[in-house]
Amino acid sequence: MAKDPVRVLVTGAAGQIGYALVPMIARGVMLGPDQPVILHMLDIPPAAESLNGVKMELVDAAFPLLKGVVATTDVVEACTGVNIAVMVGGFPRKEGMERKDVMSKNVSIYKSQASALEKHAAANCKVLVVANPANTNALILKEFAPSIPEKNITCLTRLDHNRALGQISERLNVQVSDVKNVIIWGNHSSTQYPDVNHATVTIQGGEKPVKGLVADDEWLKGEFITIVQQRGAAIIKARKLSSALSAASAACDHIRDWVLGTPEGTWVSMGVYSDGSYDVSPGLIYSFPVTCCNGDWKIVQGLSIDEFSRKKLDATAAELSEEKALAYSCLS
Ligand SMILES: NC(=O)c1ccc[n+]([C@@H]2O[C@H](COP(=O)([O-])OP(=O)(O)OC[C@H]3O[C@@H](n4cnc5c(N)ncnc54)[C@H](O)[C@@H]3O)[C@@H](O)[C@H]2O)c1
Ligand SMILES: O=C(O)C[C@H](O)C(=O)O
Repeated sequence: MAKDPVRVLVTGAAGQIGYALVPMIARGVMLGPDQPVILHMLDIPPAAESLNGVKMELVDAAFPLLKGVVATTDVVEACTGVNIAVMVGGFPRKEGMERKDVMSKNVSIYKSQASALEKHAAANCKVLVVANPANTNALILKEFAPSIPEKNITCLTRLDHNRALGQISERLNVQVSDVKNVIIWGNHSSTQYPDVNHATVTIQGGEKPVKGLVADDEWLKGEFITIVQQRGAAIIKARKLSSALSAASAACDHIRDWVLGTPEGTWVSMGVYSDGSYDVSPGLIYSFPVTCCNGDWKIVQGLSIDEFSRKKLDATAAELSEEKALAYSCLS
């Protein structure tokens, strides 16, 4: 029997990531090839005409899984009945703007969209925040939507996770699909800690530690970390625009694994509400290694953390605490 359609909200759908993301969702990349979808696309009034153009293209693409499109600038209409919300909409940093100015605009957007989601989304709606500052926007959304379970509010660090897989695969000249269990700890920012201490590569039928195969601790503790931390900036420098196709693809990976589960023996990185695991202060949205099963994520427990890693985990947590304080000062 055909499945009922799932309603997926994409905010900022007229933007760059939105334009890459909506066809992926309509093709089944996010929820699987047998899952019909109804797309809800939200943008702001100045982008309404462009949003309508995206809707026209979705119709023209005749996606068999796409059972409807809502394209609107009305946040209530956009949020009504949605099962999944991918929050890409936000205010980009412009020339001459201070960090606090951008933070102030974005946290107030996330505060008001939190209320709309809380009141109008389907029960058990899963939320993924992509827009920067992603962890702090997600935290504000969580704080102002208290009736949405905290487990349902996450942010995107899967792009950083995939970037780390990509770097290891290039360095070792192996298929990216044979590399697994890297970890992104902390903030989706340049303080994030890409950690390969537990990562493996499948080689000649067995799983071998990445550390041993790379056999260059200086590179793993130096250049590798910097490349992953700075990859977003490198894309902006090269394209004069921030990453879009890789961000859209990572958003699909994040939701797909959350809903459909991670493969046995594999974890992924997700920004989730910290419960004190690995001595990260509770009350932050922090990226951890997680496994997913039956629509729920669980932080992987018991991984050893050496002194080098401990410092990195703490530094990115400290930045998130500062961002949290700044966000609250913007809202007060
Ligand atoms: N977490 C990640 O891995 C990651 C990766 C890449 C980009 N990003 C972030 O994703 C966000 C979007 O990137 P983009 O390149 O698509 O930007 P973009 O400027 O092309 O698109 C953003 C869209 O959001 C819309 N928007 C603004 N305010 C809105 C509101 N209140 N409600 C709904 N829509 C609104 C804009 O009109 C625009 O169409 C940025 O914040 C970017 O920094 C995050
Ligand atoms: O938009 C940015 O600042 C960069 C983006 O978050 C990325 O990681 O590519």
